[in-house]
Amino acid sequence: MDQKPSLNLSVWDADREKEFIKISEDLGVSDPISARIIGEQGQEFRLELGSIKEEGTGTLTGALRFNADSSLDLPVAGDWVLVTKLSGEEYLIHKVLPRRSLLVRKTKGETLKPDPICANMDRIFLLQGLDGDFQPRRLERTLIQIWESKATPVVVLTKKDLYLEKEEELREKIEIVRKSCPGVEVFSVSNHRREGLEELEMFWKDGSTSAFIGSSGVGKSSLLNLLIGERIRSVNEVRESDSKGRHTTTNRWMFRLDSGAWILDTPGMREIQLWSDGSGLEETFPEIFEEASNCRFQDCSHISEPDCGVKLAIDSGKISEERFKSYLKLKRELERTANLSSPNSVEFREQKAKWKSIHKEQKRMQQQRDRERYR
Ligand SMILES: Nc1nc2c(ncn2[C@@H]2O[C@H](COP(=O)(O)OP(=O)(O)OP(=O)(O)O)[C@@H](O)[C@H]2O)c(=O)[nH]1
Ligand SMILES: [Zn+2]
Repeated sequence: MDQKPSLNLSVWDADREKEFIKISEDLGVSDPISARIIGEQGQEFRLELGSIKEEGTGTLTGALRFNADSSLDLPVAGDWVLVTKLSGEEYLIHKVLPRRSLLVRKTKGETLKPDPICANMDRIFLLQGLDGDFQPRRLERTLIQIWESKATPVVVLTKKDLYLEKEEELREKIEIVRKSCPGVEVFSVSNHRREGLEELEMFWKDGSTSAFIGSSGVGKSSLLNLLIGERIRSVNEVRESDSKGRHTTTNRWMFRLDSGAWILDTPGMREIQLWSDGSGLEETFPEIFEEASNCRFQDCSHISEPDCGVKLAIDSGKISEERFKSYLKLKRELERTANLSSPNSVEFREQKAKWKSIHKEQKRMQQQRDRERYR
């Protein structure tokens, strides 16, 4: 069968059910319920209860909070969790189920601590404005992190209405971005003129879960408003009033479209601090890794070695000089963080290794599912 398997990093399926049963048994809790984190505000989480599709509010059990090795063990938007009912619509969150994708950045500052942003996203839409926000080099940095998350990146350039009289310039800019994101689909939209939205619609038809990320003011909320057909602000007000009228600043909310797809709106982040072991470099700079196979030395740094395939490709124009510079800069930054001589760098390697082995197992299970499905 040539039909591609649909994305299923987000959905509740038989494997999640199995994991859920296993974790329930391990924890020994009675009446466990599965739920998804659809909103975060401070210590409180908004939940959608798996089986009944109702919403509730969740707080962490003391055990989950105190036994957490790092913030990676605590829930984030998109997570599937095991909860028990307290009373009314209040629930206790006992455990985060294994994740199939996880977007993480490094917390600001010199320490190497992870700051998870969202989990179990099928796609992550990276929005960049065609106004003063425009900076293709910054996309490469975030793409490293998205590729490592295991979600599929999609780039959306916003505010194309600013180029109504300058179509040639617009085309050039889009072309520059395409070259900075090989293997990634690139779209351009105008929220003000409602242009370019139809091309994106295919992404919300499959009941998938996506996140919008990008600088503040790039137009994430405006685009979401168009997609859900109502003002997000008013949606938040409704939600705040049904969580007992408490007025807190909302951090991250997921919104359900009519098609059943979920979209997570995140607060603006201009530049993502890398929490990466460099594995996303290859997907972000595929042309460099491809040419590196022609280098004489396997560990060639493509700087001063003889018979360097990458240098040859730069000389012949096959690899752009700019892209190569950007690659080197990001690689050096990654090497610096990985070498930070703090206990955190040990923690970093451990956490990364843990996440990788979980993902390997997920991938194996996925392949098995696909084999069974398409047999
Ligand atoms: N010209 C133009 N302006 C837009 C477009 N989309 C949004 N804007 C404007 O950009 C500003 C920010 O839009 P938002 O949708 O609030 O941006 P955001 O990404 O949600 O910002 P944060 O919530 O701060 O992360 C507003 O003044 C919008 O009117 C667009 O397509 N074209
Ligand atoms: Zn080389």
